[in-house]
Amino acid sequence: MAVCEIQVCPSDDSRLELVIPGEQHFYLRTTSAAERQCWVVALGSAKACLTDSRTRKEKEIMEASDSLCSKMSEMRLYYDLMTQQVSLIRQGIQEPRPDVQRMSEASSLLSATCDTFVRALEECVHTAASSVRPSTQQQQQQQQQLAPPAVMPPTPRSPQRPAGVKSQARASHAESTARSLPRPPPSSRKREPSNKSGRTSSSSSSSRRRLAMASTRVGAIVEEVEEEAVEAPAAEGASRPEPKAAGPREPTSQEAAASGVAPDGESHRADAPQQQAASHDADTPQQAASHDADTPQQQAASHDADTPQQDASHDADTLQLTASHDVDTPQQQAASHDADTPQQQAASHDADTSQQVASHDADASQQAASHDVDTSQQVASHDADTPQQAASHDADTPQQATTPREAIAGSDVCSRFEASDVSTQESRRPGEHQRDREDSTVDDDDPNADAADDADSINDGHFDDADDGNDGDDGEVGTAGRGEEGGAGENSDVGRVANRGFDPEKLGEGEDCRGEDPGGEGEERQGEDPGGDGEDGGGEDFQGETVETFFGVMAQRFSDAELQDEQGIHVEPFLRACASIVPVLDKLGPTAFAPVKLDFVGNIRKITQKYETDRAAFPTLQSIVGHELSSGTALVRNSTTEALLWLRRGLKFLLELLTEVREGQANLHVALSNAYGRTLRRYHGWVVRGVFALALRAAPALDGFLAALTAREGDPTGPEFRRQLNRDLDTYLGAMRAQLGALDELYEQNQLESDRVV
Ligand SMILES: CCCCCCCCCCCCC/C=C/[C@@H](O)[C@H](CO[C@@H]1O[C@H](CO)[C@@H](O)[C@H](O)[C@H]1O)NC(=O)CCCCCCCCCCCCCCCCC
Repeated sequence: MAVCEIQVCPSDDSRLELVIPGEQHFYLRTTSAAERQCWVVALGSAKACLTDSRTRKEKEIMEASDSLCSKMSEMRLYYDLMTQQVSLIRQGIQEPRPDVQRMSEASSLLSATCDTFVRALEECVHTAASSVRPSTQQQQQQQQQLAPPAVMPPTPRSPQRPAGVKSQARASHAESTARSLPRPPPSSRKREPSNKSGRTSSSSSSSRRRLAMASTRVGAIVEEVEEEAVEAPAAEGASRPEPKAAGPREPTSQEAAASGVAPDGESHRADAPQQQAASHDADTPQQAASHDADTPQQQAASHDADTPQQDASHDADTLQLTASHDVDTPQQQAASHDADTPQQQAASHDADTSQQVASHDADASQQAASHDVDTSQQVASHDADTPQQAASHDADTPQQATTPREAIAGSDVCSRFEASDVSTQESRRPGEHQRDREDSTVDDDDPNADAADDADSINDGHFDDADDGNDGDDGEVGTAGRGEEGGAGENSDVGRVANRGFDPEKLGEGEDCRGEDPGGEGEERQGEDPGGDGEDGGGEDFQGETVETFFGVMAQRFSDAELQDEQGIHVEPFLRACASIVPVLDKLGPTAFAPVKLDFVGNIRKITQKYETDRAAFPTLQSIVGHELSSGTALVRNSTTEALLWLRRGLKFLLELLTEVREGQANLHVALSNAYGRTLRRYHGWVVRGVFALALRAAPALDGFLAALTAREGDPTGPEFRRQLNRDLDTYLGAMRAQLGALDELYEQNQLESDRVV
């Protein structure tokens, strides 16, 4: 009653209306004007009485509460609307011939309603935050009001109506407006006038909340991506629909706002951390390296080529990137950890620079240490000596997903490629390959095991066919195969891959050349080895045991893939080699590097999807690109050619990074910055550069990075490890370089390169 407005009808002296703003509207009719007068007096007195009896404080609380109630009421209205609109869309798509135009309109409507809902929610939060904390009882009431009905009724929940009172319930309003663009009721419009950009005035003040909300959305999207990966049909030869568009979409104003970038892409530029950093950064990467005082951002910015394109061309694209990544979240996700926005975060980082510089190494090692702690469980669960090993082929077994990290790693696209491979191989110790292979052979004979594997691994479901297009000559070695590690003949992994087509489960089956020559190529470059110190197998490394690196146990290496000039790069081994990188990224920081992973894995998936539309027609990457070239789709958004373009860029970054490490760069942040400056940076506008800066902050020091490249958690990273790592890197990087070279050629020849900045 306290919030109820009593209105008499000017044209009808027996009518009056009771309005609970934004919530209910009662139309009352009395038998006569006199009776109406009595009602007005009575109701007015009741209202006045209620009002008067309240203390000021109570009044404030009530007002806030009422305001919340009315907001919540609005939200219920929008919720009803959304339900109806979703229902309309559902109905529409169930029709034999869906009307695309209508569907499109319905989606726009739904989108607008969602926006309005979010706005109302923001206002709600704003009101709640700025008002006195309500009593517990009020809170309970509010929670009840906020909770959506268990089953969404298609029709309004009608209040009980006294005789003679006509109630226009909100849901009937919903019905009547279901087809129109929803607008907040007048009450809320009055309170929260919209600004020019269409956002309410509270929007700017609630950008933090938007970020938080968006970062939650990001998490959901990451999960969705991963769920999709797990849910993807795994049956052999299962026909797949055309890949759904997984790329960026146009942002809504909400999303643009959520990303902290105004739709014009301009307004925040002055705050860009990179710009701040660039203003006092070193001139060259080397300088950045030598000035250990440089922050990661500064180091990153040290590559600032200042090409006009870099700053001028990104605006339009930034928005689009923002759309995909506001949703996909790099900024938001990172932001949700620390500061509220990347800008703020970077700014606060800048402000703290001196401190951070001083403690940089310590921080990094702490990070590395925490990575170690985090991953120890994971690896422990993969340990060959644990019972979990037996279940390592079954990505769904609880044993495999004993830690959240495992759950993440086990559910993503990369794991689709190699869930069983990685878990099996990670758990290997030298000399155990044969045993594993035997196990694997047994599994292969076991239809149940096959089924489990099929369900769990993209390898089996997608790539196990003999018809994989990889029918290279027997024993032929890839350009940069592991010849030096035991020869390239039929006994080498590479030879076998070529012999039998692609089957990672059987990779290395038979005589294994890995590990037989722990000394590597026999011409160990001790003198050159940054990590080598002349000590032979001593120090902290395992005495008398072969030191293995991640490259020795990873599911698939680039050097496992054959590169034949005339044939090109076979899709499966290439993509598997790419996917095999991801577990390291997970080890390094599943959350911090999630945006990177999402992008990287997204591109692997896009190519996989294309490949699976017709494996026979697309044995090589070149054949896919060629097909898109001839169909004129190579340069369209979200083409496979574009996905490969970005995947290739990411790989170039990795190539440069690992080359830096191989060449002895002792500061991983410098290595990262150098690699970034040489590869990705020129394609990134300030927003994505900010993402890189954040990734840089999250990156461990070199020790932590090396620890992630051990074969098993806790393995030493001493001189012997470094020597083996260098040998492995030489092989790996050689193969990678050759394949990237072939891709460069493909893109250059067909003028598929682009300078577009995202
Ligand atoms: C210590 C490890 C630190 C890793 C740090 C990585 C830093 C990379 C920073 C870049 C952030 C990128 C976030 C996403 C950016 C995207 O916006 C951008 C453009 O995306 C593309 O947009 C197209 C539409 O315009 C779309 O169609 C396309 O599909 C989409 O990709 N993407 C990129 O810039 C590509 C970035 C790829 C980065 C991959 C890096 C992989 C490196 C992994 C390093 C881990 C080390 C492991 C060593 C393992 C050894 C075996």
